[in-house]
Amino acid sequence: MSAPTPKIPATVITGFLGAGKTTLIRGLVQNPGGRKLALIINEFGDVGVDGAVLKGCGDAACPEDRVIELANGCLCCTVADDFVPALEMLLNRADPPDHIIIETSGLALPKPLVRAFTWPAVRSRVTVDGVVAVVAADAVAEGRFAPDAEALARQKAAMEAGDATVEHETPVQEVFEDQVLCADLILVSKTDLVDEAGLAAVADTVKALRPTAPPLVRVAHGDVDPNVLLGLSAAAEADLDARVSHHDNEEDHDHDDFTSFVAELPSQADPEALVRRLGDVTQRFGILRLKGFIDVPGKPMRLLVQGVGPRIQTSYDRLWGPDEARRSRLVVIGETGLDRAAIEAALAA
Ligand SMILES: Nc1nc2c(ncn2[C@@H]2O[C@H](COP(=O)(O)OP(=O)(O)OP(=O)(O)O)[C@@H](O)[C@H]2O)c(=O)[nH]1
Repeated sequence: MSAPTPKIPATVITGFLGAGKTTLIRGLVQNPGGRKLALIINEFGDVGVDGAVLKGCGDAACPEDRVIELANGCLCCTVADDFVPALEMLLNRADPPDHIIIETSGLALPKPLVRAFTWPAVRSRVTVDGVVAVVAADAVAEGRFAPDAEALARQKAAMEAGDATVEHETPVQEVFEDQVLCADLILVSKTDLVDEAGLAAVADTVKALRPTAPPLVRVAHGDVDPNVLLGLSAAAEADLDARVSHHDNEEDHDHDDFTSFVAELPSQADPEALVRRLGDVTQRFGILRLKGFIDVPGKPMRLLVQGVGPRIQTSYDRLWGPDEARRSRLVVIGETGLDRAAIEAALAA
């Protein structure tokens, strides 16, 4: 009898909006430690920023045809329709990958996605090598996910009374916490943006949430040793009960707490003025994430815009194609209640 084919390892990379997941994966693709990688990328809106950042950066380790973009919806909610077929497509290739990297959207809950690996269609062929939560040092140190002390005390009492679920807090905290609580490894990103005291505050926040937290690994600009992230052999799909979630008692969860839309802008002659306006609009309307491409008249390349909270960054990413419409479009993500019309007017001003 022949030995069973070994399962292909898959790593789920989770982390809140703008934490640095795509940057990390770009680092892995450029330095995969000899592995043939494949990527499944999930993000909001159909502007395809993450796919654009990743495609073309990988050469031999991860050619474009091994990058699958699932642009709409949230992977954790479209497991049957989108995720499992994408996974099967990669597994059925004549040259299957050595390792599959899955980037969830910043609002995805990792646990339902890990549960998909128990499905009959995939469980004999692939295993979750590890769930990696990317946690942005600056955002945590600035208190964007800080739990309030009273809620923590209630949670502790509930857990001591045998209630395995945790208290509902703000939507942003809930998502952040679900991601940290599901992780086999926590990657503290953007360490260049904080000092040692900030890093200590990040560690304290994580430990307060999860006293027996897995190792915290620091990273800046996605520069990470692939052997630290890949090869954890966690088999997370066999260990779901140990991963506490805010949504454990729900049949289905929804994403009613958040909203996103694509805003179409006119061409922008002055990128610096645009950055100032985007910073202002972000603050004024409480936007969590902004990203997309902008046409700057006279420039042959398109301008990539990345906004995470108050930080707006721009860079020229590639030439516009000869037949490509030079559209300026930004994905806008925030908590439900964002005033779309007012934001669009302010962006277009
Ligand atoms: N200074 C600094 N900026 C970083 C670092 N890592 C990522 N960024 C920037 O943060 C922004 C968001 O990074 P991404 O890698 O796109 O984050 P993400 O988690 O994939 O974002 P979503 O998919 O939208 O949730 C970009 O402008 C990155 O250049 C880092 O280590 N240091």
